[in-house]
Amino acid sequence: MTSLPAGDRPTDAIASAAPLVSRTVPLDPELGAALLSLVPHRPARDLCSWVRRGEGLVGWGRAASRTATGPDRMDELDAWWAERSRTAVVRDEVYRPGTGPIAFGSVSYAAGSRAGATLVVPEVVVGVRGGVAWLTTVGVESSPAVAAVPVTPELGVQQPPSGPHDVAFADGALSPARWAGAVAEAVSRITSGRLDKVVLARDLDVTTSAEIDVRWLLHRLAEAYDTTWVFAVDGLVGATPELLVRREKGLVTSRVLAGTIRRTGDDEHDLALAASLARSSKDLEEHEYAVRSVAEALAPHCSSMNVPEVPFVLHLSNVMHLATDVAGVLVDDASALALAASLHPSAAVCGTPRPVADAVIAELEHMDRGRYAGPVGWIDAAGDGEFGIALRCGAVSAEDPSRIRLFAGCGIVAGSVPDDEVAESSAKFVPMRDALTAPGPRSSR
Ligand SMILES: C=C(O[C@@H]1C=C(C(=O)O)C=C[C@H]1O)C(=O)O
Repeated sequence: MTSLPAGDRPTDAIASAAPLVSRTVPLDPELGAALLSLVPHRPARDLCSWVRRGEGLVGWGRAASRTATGPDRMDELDAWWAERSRTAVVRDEVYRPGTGPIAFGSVSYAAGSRAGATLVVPEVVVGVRGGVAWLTTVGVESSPAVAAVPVTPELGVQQPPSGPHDVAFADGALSPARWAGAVAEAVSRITSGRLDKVVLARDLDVTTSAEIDVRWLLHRLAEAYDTTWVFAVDGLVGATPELLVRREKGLVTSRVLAGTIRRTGDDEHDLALAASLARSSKDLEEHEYAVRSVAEALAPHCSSMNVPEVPFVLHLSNVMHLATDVAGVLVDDASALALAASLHPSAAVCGTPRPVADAVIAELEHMDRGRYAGPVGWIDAAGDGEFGIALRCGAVSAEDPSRIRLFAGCGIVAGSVPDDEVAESSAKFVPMRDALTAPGPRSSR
């Protein structure tokens, strides 16, 4: 089942016939250190990012892209990328995970969502890893606009992006009070034994006075949340602390989060809260479901898995989470995207048992999650890559790029209190709310 929005058709048509041509050259590490500042102004849909602590990948332009919908959307994209990788003409002077041609991807949470799944192959990618920096340019061989070996562009630090003005937040599908009612309904279904856990989300509609410069959001998120992966793919922008899967040279890792407590800003008090989170039976139970769902999904692809029995507490600026890093040795040739497909949706964003939780989500949330809570990340021609879960994020409207829709959700178990969950979801909106409103050092205001 494939449906291609009009804008994606030309590149897809070329894509099925003509090989990608890519060239990777080393880059001055000093330039690489300014990774996000190298990104030029482009429409939201043509900017890509996957950056953590100043390292990672940024890209812009579209050499090719592919969109798919329906339950097999990730398999379709995986097959498309495998074929594009197989036929690509690659000149790579750096050769490490993330060099050569890469695709950034973003996938709808629900199989039936109109948002579908998209892979974007940028024309230009800059990567930094372990202090080594590189530049990849990609063209399509038969495109008259691109030379057979793409021209390496001049890179430089760009004019600082400017922040949005006249930012207004409005309730999305449900007001906080109605959403609290949905949480109460979910708790009663859990206590009556119909399911163990369900993750319920809510949304906010944000309007601004002009086209949102995604680079502004990326800078602000990277400054405030340096332990997260700051991402942008096809207009979806955010800072996720949760790594669904990393595949690198035969090793598979995943960072599972579930169980949350809000920070107060008082470090001593926060440490006491972290200790109480680590002992909270409600949060430990919620966490256990999420870890089990990831370990079970990875098991068929892995040998010698390491699943720690006790979670650690991950500190972010706004919240703290119970976290577990799962690792395994890959025994088949499943790509990063195929692994993401077998993990999605984990109990961290869906619930347990999965089909019941999914039905409850569809019934009680009253919204399409779009690509929130779906896999987001990148994949290289060897199938290595990283996919996070798209959390703490917003989707810039394709029709009106001055608007963005924000999402946040919470795991609901038997012990959940609706008003506490409203407060937790508000805390999870903070990264995007602040990025949209608080002036930063680069502010032009
Ligand atoms: C659903 C979200 O976060 C998920 C739910 C969590 C929880 O309920 O404790 C914690 C981390 C994430 O796995 C979100 O941020 O929107």
